[in-house]
Amino acid sequence: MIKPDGVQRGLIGKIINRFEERGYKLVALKTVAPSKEMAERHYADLKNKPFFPSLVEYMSNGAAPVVAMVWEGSDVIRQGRAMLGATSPLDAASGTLRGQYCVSIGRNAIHGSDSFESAEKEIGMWFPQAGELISWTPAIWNWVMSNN
Ligand SMILES: Nc1ncnc2c1ncn2[C@@H]1O[C@H](COP(=O)(O)OP(=O)(O)OP(=O)(O)O)[C@@H](O)[C@H]1O
Repeated sequence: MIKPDGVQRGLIGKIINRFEERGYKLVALKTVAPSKEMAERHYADLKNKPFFPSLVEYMSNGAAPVVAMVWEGSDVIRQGRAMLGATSPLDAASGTLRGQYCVSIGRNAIHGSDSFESAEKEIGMWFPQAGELISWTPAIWNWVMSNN
């Protein structure tokens, strides 16, 4: 998910491009203006953290939407997190998205699911309707993936 600061800063294309160029497949994409309830649900595991109220406010105040995406491909959850870089951009390796574009933990531009279980939960939350995920085969797929 591209968070409101990433959207405001015009980073949507750059972030999508990084995943496309790596060889991942985009199977769902939409802008969403999260309600307070959606933001609370998305970050429910952080509800006891001191920054939780400001995180929820920032995600849901309507200053910018988020871009929810589902990417598919080999090891995409772990590789996607690596491409994002450390949660705190000051710890993020240069060359990662956060290491290249961000300097503040509260404005780290992107969220990535951290496990298969959280990906399943988050996909269900942001893409609840049947048919929102599209199964398709890029024409270049055989040049990205080998069946050997
Ligand atoms: N100390 C903090 N101060 C302010 N915001 C924070 C802090 N720690 C985390 N956050 C915010 O909460 C989000 C979720 O924190 P979490 O620990 O789950 O990290 P993450 O899994 O790398 O991030 P995300 O879930 O957004 O991908 C962070 O991306 C960041 O925006």
